[in-house]
Amino acid sequence: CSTSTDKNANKTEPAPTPNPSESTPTPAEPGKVTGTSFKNFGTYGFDLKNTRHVPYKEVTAENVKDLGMIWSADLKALDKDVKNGNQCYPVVVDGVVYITTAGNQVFAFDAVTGGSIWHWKPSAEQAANFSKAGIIANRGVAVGEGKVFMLTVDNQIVSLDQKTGKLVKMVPISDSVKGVTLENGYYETTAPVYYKGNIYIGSSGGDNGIRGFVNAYKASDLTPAWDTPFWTVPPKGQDWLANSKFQGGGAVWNPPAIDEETGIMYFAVGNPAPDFYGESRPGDNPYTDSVVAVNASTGKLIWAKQEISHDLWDYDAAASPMILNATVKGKKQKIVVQGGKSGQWFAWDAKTGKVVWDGIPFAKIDHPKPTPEGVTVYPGVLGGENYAPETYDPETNYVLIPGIEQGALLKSAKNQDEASTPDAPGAAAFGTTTLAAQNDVAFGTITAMDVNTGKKAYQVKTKDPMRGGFTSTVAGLAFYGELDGKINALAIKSGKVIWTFQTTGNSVQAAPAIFTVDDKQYITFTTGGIAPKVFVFGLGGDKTQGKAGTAEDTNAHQKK
Ligand SMILES: O=C(O)c1cc(C(=O)O)c2c(n1)C(=O)C(=O)c1cc(C(=O)O)[nH]c1-2
Repeated sequence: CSTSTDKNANKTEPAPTPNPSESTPTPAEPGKVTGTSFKNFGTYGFDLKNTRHVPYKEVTAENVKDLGMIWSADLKALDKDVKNGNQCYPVVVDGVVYITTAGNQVFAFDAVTGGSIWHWKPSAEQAANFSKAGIIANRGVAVGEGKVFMLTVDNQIVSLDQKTGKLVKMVPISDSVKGVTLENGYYETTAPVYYKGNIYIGSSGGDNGIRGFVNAYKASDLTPAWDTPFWTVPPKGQDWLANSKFQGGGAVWNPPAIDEETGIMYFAVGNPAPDFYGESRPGDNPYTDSVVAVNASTGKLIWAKQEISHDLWDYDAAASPMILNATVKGKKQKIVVQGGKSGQWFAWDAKTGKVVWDGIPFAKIDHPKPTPEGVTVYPGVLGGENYAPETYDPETNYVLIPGIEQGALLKSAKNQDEASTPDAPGAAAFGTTTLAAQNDVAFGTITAMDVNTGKKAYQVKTKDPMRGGFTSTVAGLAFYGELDGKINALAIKSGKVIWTFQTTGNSVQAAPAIFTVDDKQYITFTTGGIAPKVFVFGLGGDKTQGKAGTAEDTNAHQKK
């Protein structure tokens, strides 16, 4: 895929060497769980609204300096087939931390000791196929009905016994949604979500020209729960796809948000395909680059709002939407918010989709039309906000937005690709990208968006692009990691970093889960890059394991 060069560069792995001596799956050893009372981080976004805001307050601005490492685990040391580039958002249920890896291994650790409860990995034969997908990252599990659910790179839904890790079922998505295969350009990186007996999934592959969908499966037997999937773009040959060689894109590659009071589910839809060349897909290209609301029990459309019409820049609505009860223009309102790769932040009335805040910029924005010679656009290929989730702090009424600042050179490459690509789904999108000039060094931002006024309360710079996102606490702290392996606590009101810990991992590309066991508060992060690890922090933990950075250093480099 011609768009893959930059954003996939550090994620492509050499094909794993099949090892005939490996059994499939790894036999699981049921382990022992420490503690008796648990407060969970039971789903991707903490709650189904994806607020990532936890009610745990043992760790405060005053005592955060006493946070230290309780345990860590080096995932590659535990299994040599663990791949680089972990993007797992940990899920923690009843004292067990569930971690996935790039390449679809699953680890269950005792949350207090780090002891192994169980471990599952795909067969070498299955994993050998994964390199066919440009990205083999995985963003975590869903837990429900005594099972742990994961989506694999090669488009299977896996359910594992929550206690033992034994495989309960592995079902190809193509059994229920025809053509959802690696060969056709589909792959899975997203975490599924469990709600009321169902598992909700989307898929990746928008840049490969797949036809995007969302579907629901019964958690009990993984059979479809809706009459039909919700398709994000029309079938090939219809509507705006009449002239296109491709299925149209519109992948849903991050978890949905679900409002349990109304039963409405919201998801973010990615870019249309071909990416940077739009002549063959006239019009607005609904529902690409959109947030869509459907009835969670039927999959029927309620409303859809587009952030970018007729996208020529790969500006997916990528990060999961978040549902908030916030003060807006002086009144309480239930809204859905989303920050797009376009560098703009949106809010809509949750019920009606009526616009509340319409594309407030949080990154540098310049969207010229791509030409064969190339134009520099802002944001670049990773967008202003990629998959990293926001968090909402009701105390300040701020949404924290994890930002990325860097341009890209986009070329529309009609002739080259028209000549070379076969007339099939799964063929490359038209166009090429390179990062913009070398002096265009990428950095990140943290924007506190005041939901009441639609204005930035503050924006602080971070040394590296913000790739992981935030998790906040009722004590007014937001925890996040950086690409150098540092993890930080931000005082939400002031925007000041008040605690920094340099882990021995690198490249934090996910946000932490925060939970309690026997009333003690723990914070767990994964690190990715070439050092996929898991860290668990708590008050009184070891402060000597990482060192290096201090909050002063972090604030200083963030001001530059
Ligand atoms: O359209 C898609 O299907 C799709 C999928 C993914 C993915 O699954 O990770 C990414 C993107 N697009 C994308 O545009 C993008 O910038 C991106 C970055 C990453 C990453 O793992 O860092 N994935 C993806």
